[in-house]
Amino acid sequence: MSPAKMTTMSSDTLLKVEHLSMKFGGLMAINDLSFEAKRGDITALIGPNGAGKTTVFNCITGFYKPTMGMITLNQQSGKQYLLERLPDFRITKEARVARTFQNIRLFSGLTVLENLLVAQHNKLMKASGYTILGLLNIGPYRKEAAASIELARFWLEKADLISRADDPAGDLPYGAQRRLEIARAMCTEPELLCLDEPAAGLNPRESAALNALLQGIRADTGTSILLIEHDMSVVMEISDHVVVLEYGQKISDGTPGHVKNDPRVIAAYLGVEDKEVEEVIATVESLEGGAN
Ligand SMILES: Nc1ncnc2c1ncn2[C@@H]1O[C@H](COP(=O)(O)OP(=O)(O)OP(=O)(O)O)[C@@H](O)[C@H]1O
Repeated sequence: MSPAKMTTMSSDTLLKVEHLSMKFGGLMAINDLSFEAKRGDITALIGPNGAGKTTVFNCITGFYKPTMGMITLNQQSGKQYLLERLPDFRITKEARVARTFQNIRLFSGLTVLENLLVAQHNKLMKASGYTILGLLNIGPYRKEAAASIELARFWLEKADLISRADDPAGDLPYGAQRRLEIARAMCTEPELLCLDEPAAGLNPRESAALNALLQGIRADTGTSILLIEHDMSVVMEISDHVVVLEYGQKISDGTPGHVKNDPRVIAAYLGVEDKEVEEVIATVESLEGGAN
């Protein structure tokens, strides 16, 4: 079967992960994981340290080839891709999946605007026809270069960074660098934006600016977001859907309100042993009973 194929899938499902497993030697980092992300939603992937969240991201974005399982991306156009069969550059370019990493990866010596233009390198090179004449402002390159600057400025406005456009990216405060990374990813016009702990290390004001940017992306472009995040205030405020992992397996899946009250999630975050989970469930149920 080719990586671009048609399967039966609800048109509002953007990403379908089915029976995903990833083994590193004797360690089962992901064990038979299935979940869906709906088009236009912010879906959060949460769980304690080492639960397997980044490994899931690495499988979706082609950094790892899963041991087993299927990852289907259903584009707005109806075109489908089996991501586990594609090399990472095709996942970015054709399936239109963009990602950011836990650690910031900007070109710190380039300006803020230049960072966003570098992200559009592929389409600029295509417009140049890969020739010197093309690069000398002749033909479609000129038009594409103007459009790239316009798109970059659009995302700088959205990320509240337009006043810093000509400053070196490395001079920005930490929270602004995080927003710049997201703006850079948006310049590739993705269908799915994967963010690995975007709120890590942010102060409350920076966290609020991040929330506003992500909610703006959802409202203005309908781009679907898959988010790994430890900061529960961010997860609970902006997510439409939360998937909870523990030891590579899904332990809860639903709305923020649902997972927040799920005894298994509470037990996982409290770090109790398996045999204590039932006690936690009983306690939560008795508290709920008392509140009714
Ligand atoms: N390349 C690798 N080789 C061997 N083991 C790995 C590799 N990548 C991840 N692991 C292991 O897989 C498990 C899941 O790791 P992963 O980084 O996906 O967890 P996580 O939920 O993202 O954790 P954190 O919240 O701390 O970032 C861990 O036990 C980790 O040590």
